[in-house]
Amino acid sequence: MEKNIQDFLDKVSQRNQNEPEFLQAVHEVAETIIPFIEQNKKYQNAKLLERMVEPERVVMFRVTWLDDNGDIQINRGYRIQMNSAIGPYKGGLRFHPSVNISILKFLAFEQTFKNSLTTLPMGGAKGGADFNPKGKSDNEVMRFCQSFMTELSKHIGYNTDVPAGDIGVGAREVGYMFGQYKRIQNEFTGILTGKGLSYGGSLIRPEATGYGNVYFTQNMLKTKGEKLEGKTVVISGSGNVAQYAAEKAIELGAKIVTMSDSGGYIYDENGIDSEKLQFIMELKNEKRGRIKEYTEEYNNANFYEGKTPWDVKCDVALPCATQNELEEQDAKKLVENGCMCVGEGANMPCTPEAVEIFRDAKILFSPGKASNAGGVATSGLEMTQNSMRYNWTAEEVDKKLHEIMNDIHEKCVEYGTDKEGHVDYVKGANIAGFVKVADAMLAQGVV
Ligand SMILES: NC(=O)C1=CN([C@@H]2O[C@H](COP(=O)(O)OP(=O)(O)OC[C@H]3O[C@@H](n4cnc5c(N)ncnc54)[C@H](O)[C@@H]3O)[C@@H](O)[C@H]2O)C=CC1
Ligand SMILES: O=C(O)CCC(=O)C(=O)O
Repeated sequence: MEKNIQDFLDKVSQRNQNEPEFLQAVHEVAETIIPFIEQNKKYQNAKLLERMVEPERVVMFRVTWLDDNGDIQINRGYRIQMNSAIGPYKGGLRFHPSVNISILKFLAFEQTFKNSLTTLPMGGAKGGADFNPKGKSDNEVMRFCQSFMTELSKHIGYNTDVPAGDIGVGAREVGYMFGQYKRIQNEFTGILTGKGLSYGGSLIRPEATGYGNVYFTQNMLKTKGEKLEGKTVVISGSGNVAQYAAEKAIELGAKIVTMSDSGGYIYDENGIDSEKLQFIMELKNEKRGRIKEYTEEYNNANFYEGKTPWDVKCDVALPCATQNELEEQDAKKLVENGCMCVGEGANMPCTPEAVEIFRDAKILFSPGKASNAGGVATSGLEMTQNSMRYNWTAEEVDKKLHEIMNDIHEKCVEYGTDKEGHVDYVKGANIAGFVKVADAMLAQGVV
């Protein structure tokens, strides 16, 4: 590794000890951005990357609530406001027992680059709590969300910071938080995105991350004269992103053979068609059940407990569950089995060692900050519709989403193509995301 990169990473590591996920995300960006800064005079001596790894603000707070037994429960809430150079802070809220400062800082850092890639005016943020919605009643989730928003409302605002969903935060949680914000502030504004359609949500926002990932994957395949139709696709996760990635891929003629949750994965050699996907959506979104139950409904399918689906033979892999879910040996297996394309639907699902395997094998690989940007892009479109007090049709939103994903792909190709014509999407996405934020920071002086 170049000395400058190593020196930079050493300093960041010293200042952020015990934050492995954050350091992992910074490492991947520094490797491509520091050489780019060295080649571009206007970005030198401004300490741009040094500033970008330091959150503008970190808020951490106590969230107390009463469970159904009347017992007091205590959780920890956070909001990381990472960078507001190009617009109000924007990024999701995650409710999961693993949530901590390191995970949220990695997500907020990635979000800054991702939001810039969308071309919309949104800064980067992320937040959440170490609260586990699994196994909680609707009333418990509501009381938690109300307590969480009572504090968060002091730090966000329509022109300051607009949160949304992420793992463990879907339509139900967004609804409860919106209701509490409105009650406290006595104003009806688009303070959250991912809202229900009856109170300011955008059509296609629930679908957008998964659909966008598939549109981006289509674009990557196109560079090799390939298309999704007829391809065997392995998907991890069975939440929002995984469900709609599956829906769009099925519509485009692909065969989906796996989906998963934290308990393991199901393999259906006949393919998960639209009807079976509907079963999964109901199982996950309404019954809040486990993916294992798929095999009780469809007997030909198998469940692999405690396993991830990466040893299943496929043409395309879409990791859509969580960070670091696809490791070095998984990447080797995918390449060995002839997988030609990996489109990250989750944030940082592939470990650095896995990414190295894909890059060395020169298969198509897109980082989440590019291929899953459709979700936040459509959140940006939701903000626009809220400002206009107007709603676009599903076709209009989907068309805009499609155009944005095409533009992001083009930008990655522009900044990531090497002399032999191979596209390094990691490099392309990092540089394209960096340029807009860096230009805005330079223009705004030393802040
Ligand atoms: N919802 C959105 O619009 C966006 C989400 N993302 C990312 O996509 C990923 C999935 O998020 P959503 O689908 O929204 O969340 P979700 O809560 O709807 O689903 C999460 C899925 O991941 C699985 N999962 C969680 N932890 C796991 C673990 N340790 N091992 C295996 N599976 C695990 C869950 O069982 C579930 O299937 C996350 O990385 C998130 O940050 C990225 C961009 C936007
Ligand atoms: O829609 C949003 O504002 C945030 C989406 C998000 O959290 C993400 O892109 O990881």
